[in-house]
Amino acid sequence: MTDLWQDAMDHAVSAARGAGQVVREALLEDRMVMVKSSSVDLVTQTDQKVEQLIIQSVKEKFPTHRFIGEESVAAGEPCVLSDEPTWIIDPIDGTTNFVHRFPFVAVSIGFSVNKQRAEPAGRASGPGQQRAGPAGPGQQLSRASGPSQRAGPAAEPLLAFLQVEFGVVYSCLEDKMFTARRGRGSFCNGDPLQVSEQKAIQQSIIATEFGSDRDPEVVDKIFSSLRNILCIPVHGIRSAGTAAINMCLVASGCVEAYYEIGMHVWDLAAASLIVSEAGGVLMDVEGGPFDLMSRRVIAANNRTIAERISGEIQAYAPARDDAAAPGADP
Ligand SMILES: O=P([O-])([O-])O[C@@H]1[C@H](O)[C@H](O)[C@@H](O)[C@H](O)[C@H]1O
Ligand SMILES: [Mg+2]
Ligand SMILES: [Mg+2]
Repeated sequence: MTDLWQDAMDHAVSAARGAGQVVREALLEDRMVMVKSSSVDLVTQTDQKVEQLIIQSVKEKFPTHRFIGEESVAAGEPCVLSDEPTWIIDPIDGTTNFVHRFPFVAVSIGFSVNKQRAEPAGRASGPGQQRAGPAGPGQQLSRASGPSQRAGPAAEPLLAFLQVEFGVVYSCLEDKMFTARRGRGSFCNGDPLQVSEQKAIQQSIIATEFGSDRDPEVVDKIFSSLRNILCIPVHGIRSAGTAAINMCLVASGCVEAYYEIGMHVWDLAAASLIVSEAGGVLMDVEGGPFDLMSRRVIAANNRTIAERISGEIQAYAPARDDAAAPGADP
């Protein structure tokens, strides 16, 4: 079968690498910091420049494609997923890190197409197959497989209807290129990724973020959730300062789960596929199906841990990313 989107994915990898170079160079210079929704929601000229560089390069090669870019949306562009090929871009995930030179910053590029025909992400490829690679024999996966690596009975269907065809997250200061193609596995610098096999939440590390909402009621909920989870007890809590890198840590098996309320579709799109293609699960914070536009996620190594976390979270619902879009999903 013709691989329609490999060209686009190759372009995304090269655009992310180029963007990472611009980010690294900008870290050596003074950064002018501006604010968006609040005094702790930061943006710099580098965010804007990198997003434009990526969008321009895509437009030259794929003139009919659409975009959801963090800084374009901030400037008033719509945030709509449709059947059309759509590039979902976070030019700098971890802008606060970037501003402070805290060394975790990512460029995130997801690509969505055929929204209406998206299949349940848990669809399996066939019975009795198992994945080769670092997970070792016996590690069953919940995702369909590419020719050589994956396979998998649908041991545990993912709780998501993923709409993402490929995802690229470039952790530019670590020089780690995370990639995933729908049904073909996840990779870091070309090496296959596999989520942790840990089943006990008491022996897990959980990642989360505090976001940029400083409404005391929201902060109380964040701390209440954190307290509940810490007191399970878990081995530890971590924050990389970027949603995309937190999720790539789940895909890499370094942390068992990541949850957050308040991030956006551009933080999640690419990394959600990287998690699911590494064998992980995605879930809404209240245990329902993951929804890219809902600004809520649990990304975990397995369903048991995801469900346990969802039972501890004090949920709330920020305005959806597609709230203002005409014809947006309810
Ligand atoms: O603004 P940005 O740096 O691209 O993205 C933010 C980061 O991913 C942060 O870790 C998360 O807590 C926020 O919710 C995101 O908005
Ligand atoms: Mg971001
Ligand atoms: Mg950003």
